[in-house]
Amino acid sequence: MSLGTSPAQQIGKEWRRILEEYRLGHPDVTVLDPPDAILHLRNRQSMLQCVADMNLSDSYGRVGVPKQLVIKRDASSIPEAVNEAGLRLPLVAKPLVADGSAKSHELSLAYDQNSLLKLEPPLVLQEFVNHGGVLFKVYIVGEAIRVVRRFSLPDVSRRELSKSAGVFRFPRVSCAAASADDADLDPNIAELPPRPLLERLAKELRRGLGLRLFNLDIIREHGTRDRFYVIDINYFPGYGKMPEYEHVFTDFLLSIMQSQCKKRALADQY
Ligand SMILES: Nc1ncnc2c1ncn2[C@@H]1O[C@H](COP(=O)(O)OP(=O)(O)OP(=O)(O)O)[C@@H](O)[C@H]1O
Ligand SMILES: O=P(O)(O)O[C@H]1[C@H](OP(=O)(O)O)[C@@H](OP(=O)(O)O)[C@@H](O)[C@@H](O)[C@@H]1OP(=O)(O)O
Ligand SMILES: [Mg+2]
Ligand SMILES: [Mg+2]
Repeated sequence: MSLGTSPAQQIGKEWRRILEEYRLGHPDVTVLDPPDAILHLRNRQSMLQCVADMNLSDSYGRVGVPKQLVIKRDASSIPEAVNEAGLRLPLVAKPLVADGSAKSHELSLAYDQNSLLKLEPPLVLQEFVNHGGVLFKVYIVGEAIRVVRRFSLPDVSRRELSKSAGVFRFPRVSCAAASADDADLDPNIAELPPRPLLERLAKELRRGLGLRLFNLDIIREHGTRDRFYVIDINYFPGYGKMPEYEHVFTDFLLSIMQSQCKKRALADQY
């Protein structure tokens, strides 16, 4: 075992080595998504880097990531680091590792500087962006895109912020949240992000992440029409909740088979 790697990391390495060996020995087998690319989404900093670098902005809107800061060392460094980075409260504190464990979903909201000392690094501190309590789950299956609304955390008003202090754990929201698709919502909040913007974002993400099976949580900044933020990306999420899941997935697998057949037919010609 090399220094500094946990048994779990060792198993991960071993698993990737076996997969790679198998892939090289079976050129006809299709790897849907490479393990190294999947690993990229298991860290909440690298997860969003691709969106931050994309700087996507066009006539349909702008897509960015909330201002965020990675804290790896002890909590005593947090207030000064937050000040230096110019992050505005409230802040969402998320475990740096997003490995699907219950712990990786233990998020909290910090309302004041002093409370930041109670946090447990390693973590990512992300500015909380008011978004009207509704988020958009964008499911990607190859070229297919499906969007659903989910209830999210409510906005934090300046008045509430001025009167509040402390760090508050909040329960899992996005995957557990009830669908907001049929709720009676303010159209300015509920209006889905423009389809062309999502198509472009999905295309750039597939290329940038090197993945075909993931979803993203995207929010619209409250009070704007076209300022969007990606706050989370999940590999192979709960597709069972995606509209038309069966058809979308079947079509995806068929399209892969067809492209493999075409490649083989071309290879046989030469
Ligand atoms: N920067 C932010 N601004 C506003 N709300 C946020 C922000 N980050 C997270 N949230 C809220 O917290 C919820 C959980 O955050 P996030 O999706 O990052 O956690 P997760 O554990 O990865 O969730 P999932 O179950 O979707 O994987 C979001 O769905 C949203 O409601
Ligand atoms: O199963 P669920 O429907 O809750 O799916 C959730 C999935 O749980 P799983 O572990 O069962 O796949 C989560 O995976 P981990 O981060 O925990 O690995 C994560 O991807 C959520 O975003 C999914 O919720 P969705 O984004 O689709 O709403
Ligand atoms: Mg999420
Ligand atoms: Mg997530």
